[in-house]
Amino acid sequence: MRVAVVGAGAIGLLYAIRTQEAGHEVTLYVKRGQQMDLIHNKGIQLDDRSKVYDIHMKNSMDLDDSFDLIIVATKQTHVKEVIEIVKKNDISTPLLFLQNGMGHIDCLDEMANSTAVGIVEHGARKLSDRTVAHTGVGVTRIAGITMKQEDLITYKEELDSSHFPYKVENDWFEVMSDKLIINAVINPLTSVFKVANGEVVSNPNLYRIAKRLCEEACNVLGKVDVEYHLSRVKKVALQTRENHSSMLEDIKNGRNTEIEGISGYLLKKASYELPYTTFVYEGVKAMQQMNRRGCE
Ligand SMILES: NC(=O)C1=CN([C@@H]2O[C@H](COP(=O)(O)OP(=O)(O)OC[C@H]3O[C@@H](n4cnc5c(N)ncnc54)[C@H](OP(=O)(O)O)[C@@H]3O)[C@@H](O)[C@H]2O)C=CC1
Ligand SMILES: CC(C)(CO)C(=O)C(=O)O
Repeated sequence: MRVAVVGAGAIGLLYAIRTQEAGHEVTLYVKRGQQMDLIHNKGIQLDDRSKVYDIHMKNSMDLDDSFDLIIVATKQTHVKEVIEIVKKNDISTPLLFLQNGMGHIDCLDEMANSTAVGIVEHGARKLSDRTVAHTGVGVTRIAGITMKQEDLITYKEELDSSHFPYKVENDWFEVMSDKLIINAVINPLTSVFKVANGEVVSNPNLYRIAKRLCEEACNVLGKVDVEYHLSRVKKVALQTRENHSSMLEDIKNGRNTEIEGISGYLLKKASYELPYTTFVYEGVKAMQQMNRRGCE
């Protein structure tokens, strides 16, 4: 297949490498000229010592219709930008979106293209503009928004490998909302208190807040078994105990976070007060604002 990967951050670099390894012709679309030159000259790598992959590169403004699949690997905050390019360049290729959170789903439903979401259970940390560490091997669960089940199965068969597996899911809401609960607890809590993921479980006071956040998220999403979801939060926090969540990484690096698509989504969806979610939402927004002020 001819596959375009839009966004050369942690996930974009990882998916570009694994997709090329699976035998596909990959083009990586980036935004910054400096990154384009670096990758053009030195290729991309999983870490500094491993194999170097040469990869076709283009500017994302020049995205075109010559692919079998476009994988969108930007943060949720940049999805609208990519959708604008797809519309402007009259692209009808099917699209797979890999973002955490749910803020982008409404936009996908409205597109003329066939669209699917991917829930990424891998861990990836960007080491430089051309290198990424694959910090945790997991599954990519793909589910159709408007994409037909038979097309999802074809993509799974093409992209799947033993060390980079894909799984087709029947219900996008079920899998995305399960992941959303995890992100709605761990990401803002670790960001507000500036702690590693494990602290959410090992610190009894933070764990009590985590429980409340989990209850609120489950109520909004219509998930009855709160204990089950809390146990999943606990498992992920312990599995990634040494890591900083992507939201905390964004705060530390002065970037905007995905808070709108995570806690913001829950607050918009709820028709009643969510005190704990409101607190962490406002806390993360305040930190973003302070970061911006620091740059002025
Ligand atoms: N990293 C992880 O382990 C996991 C990440 N995810 C999700 O995957 C998504 C991507 O995360 P991650 O890779 O970590 O994020 P990064 O911030 O590392 O990468 C995002 C990349 O998108 C690029 N980008 C933004 N706008 C455009 C555009 N218009 N055209 C081309 N490129 C663009 C950015 O470029 P620039 O640098 O120039 O701004 C950046 O390189 C997020 O939604 C995240 O929540 C899910 C599970 C695990
Ligand atoms: C699962 C978790 C919380 C791992 O850090 C994550 O998805 C993130 O940081 O965005």
